[in-house]
Amino acid sequence: MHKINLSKKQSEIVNLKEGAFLIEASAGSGKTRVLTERVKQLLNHNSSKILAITFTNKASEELKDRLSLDTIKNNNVFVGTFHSFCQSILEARFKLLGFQKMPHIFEDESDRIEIVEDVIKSIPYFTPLYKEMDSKERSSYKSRVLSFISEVKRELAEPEELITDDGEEHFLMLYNEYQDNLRSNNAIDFDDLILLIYKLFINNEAARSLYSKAYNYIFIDEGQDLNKAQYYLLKSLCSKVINNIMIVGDPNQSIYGFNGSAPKYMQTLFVEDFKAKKITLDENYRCSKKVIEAANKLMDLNVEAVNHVIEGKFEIQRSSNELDEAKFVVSKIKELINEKLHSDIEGEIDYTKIAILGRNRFVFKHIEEELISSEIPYYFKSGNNGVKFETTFMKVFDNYFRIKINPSDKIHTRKLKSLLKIDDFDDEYQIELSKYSFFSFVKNIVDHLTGDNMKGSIKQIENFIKENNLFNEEDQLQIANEVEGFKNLWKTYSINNLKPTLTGFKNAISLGTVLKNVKEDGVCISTVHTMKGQESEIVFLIGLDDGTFPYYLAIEKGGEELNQEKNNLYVAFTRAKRFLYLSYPAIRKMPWGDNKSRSISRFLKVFIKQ
Ligand SMILES: Nc1ncnc2c1ncn2[C@@H]1O[C@H](COP(=O)(O)OP(=O)(O)OP(=O)(O)O)[C@@H](O)[C@H]1O
Repeated sequence: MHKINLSKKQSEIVNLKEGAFLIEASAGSGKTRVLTERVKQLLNHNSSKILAITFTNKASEELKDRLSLDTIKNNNVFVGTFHSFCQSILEARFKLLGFQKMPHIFEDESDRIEIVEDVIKSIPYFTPLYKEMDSKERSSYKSRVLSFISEVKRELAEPEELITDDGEEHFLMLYNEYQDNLRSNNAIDFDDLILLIYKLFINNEAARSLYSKAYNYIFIDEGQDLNKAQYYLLKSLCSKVINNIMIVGDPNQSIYGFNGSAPKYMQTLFVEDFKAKKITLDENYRCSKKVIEAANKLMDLNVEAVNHVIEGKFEIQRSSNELDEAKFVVSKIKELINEKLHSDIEGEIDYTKIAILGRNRFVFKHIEEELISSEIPYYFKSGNNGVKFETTFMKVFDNYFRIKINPSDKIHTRKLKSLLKIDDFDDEYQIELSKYSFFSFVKNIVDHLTGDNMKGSIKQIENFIKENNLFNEEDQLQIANEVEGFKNLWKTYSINNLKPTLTGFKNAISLGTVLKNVKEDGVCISTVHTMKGQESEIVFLIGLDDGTFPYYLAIEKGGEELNQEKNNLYVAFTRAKRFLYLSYPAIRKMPWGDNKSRSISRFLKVFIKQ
């Protein structure tokens, strides 16, 4: 990467002395850059002990990369998400929180839904209520319960405080049972991670003080995405001992309101509690003139372009339907690739300089088909939480692996029993009769698995898949791909951990801290949420019909929820460095089959000449 000269204002921030600072700045103004440079500089001082919290694992990896940081060897710095930070503390202190063994993270929503279902069925009060519901009502009820539970934890609330509607008072019972059930599985969920460490800090002065002394500088990226539990965790950690905190963020990019995040934590609470000095940055280094003008118009902002000379492109395309929209995008991509060079774009235009973004994954259906038929390489950018196996072989392996490292895990025990159609994994006769004969092989491998023989065991699995005639060619290929993925995860994990353990490995997978090694080759397809913090030379933003973006539910709710949709659109616009193409279909096929005519997103009306 070529060396970038920081602007005067950016340099001032990098060189700030001690204290609490809020860097409130617009998209592309160099927030992440400034944060990185400051961390880099502080690391050169031997006495600096740094905690840098990013919002995603991807951002952590990027920060480590930019800092050329070997975090295992460097005890003076921790770069990670709130979850991975809390996870590392939990690994060392779980006994103080009442666990006999390190708890496992149930990252998969379907596992948590299953617990909710068990809980509902275990309380007689709910039996008649649940019986009356059809399957759709049941699943929406379970989701409501789960979001209630999550909200209690995120808002550091007592369940009673969040009961608003009639009938919800029974959620209290469900909440308590759900927690007991998780415990009996020796498991926790994502929200528990933050809550547990927050509780540790406020209830155990000695433990808190140990961690407060471990750092003298704290950095938080994407501060607009802080939620209540995260903010108070930060506050309890600092506890008047750590005064050097820098939060960087952009309130206009607040898009996680549905998770309880709000800019008020950085803008109001942080400023008041820490007497933080606010500094703003409002020049955009990323985008071309046309893209900045569009983003300014969308949000009614006045951000200045630094790249005055780069004109760029901003265009809106109305297509007759989704298929035509996909054809438009693909033909434009071909046109750009054929053009090869453009004065606005550095280097040759190739597929890796192009991203296709949408609010939801469902808008990409036709695009994918068109890309395939035109033989254009593409990949989906992934959010990286957990790993889901598709093949039965790896599902059996994964479930048995989980049970082996966490014998209290009743959820996956049940799942595996139902998959194999047996009820005792140690009964040889039953194993013989199990639905999948490869189970005895998997069992033997997993029963003897340790951190030390992991590599050899994976090799044995690879040979088994290759040499066994249980699988057809197609299956063999798919299983081999998944085994390869698993192998890469272990490789990354074991390189980055001085004492690799199977439990540590599983939890790292659940948290997404060992990234799947997805080859990012070709055109990038991504939701806007996943693309946050990143950029691409050329961006196609598709599915901009009202009801899709903004989403119809947000339109119904209005207020802050609709506002967040606009912020999301702003995030999408500002991912584009040079060219931004927007599109929407005039007719969309709805999930139930009929065609509906659609109008342009309400947010884009400002661009249409009346
Ligand atoms: N002083 C500078 N000179 C040249 N380029 C810069 C400068 N500062 C930042 N950039 C570039 O501008 C782009 C945006 O920077 P960065 O990602 O740090 O911004 P950000 O404020 O974190 O963006 P966002 O909030 O939109 O994700 C990057 O490509 C970065 O390398």
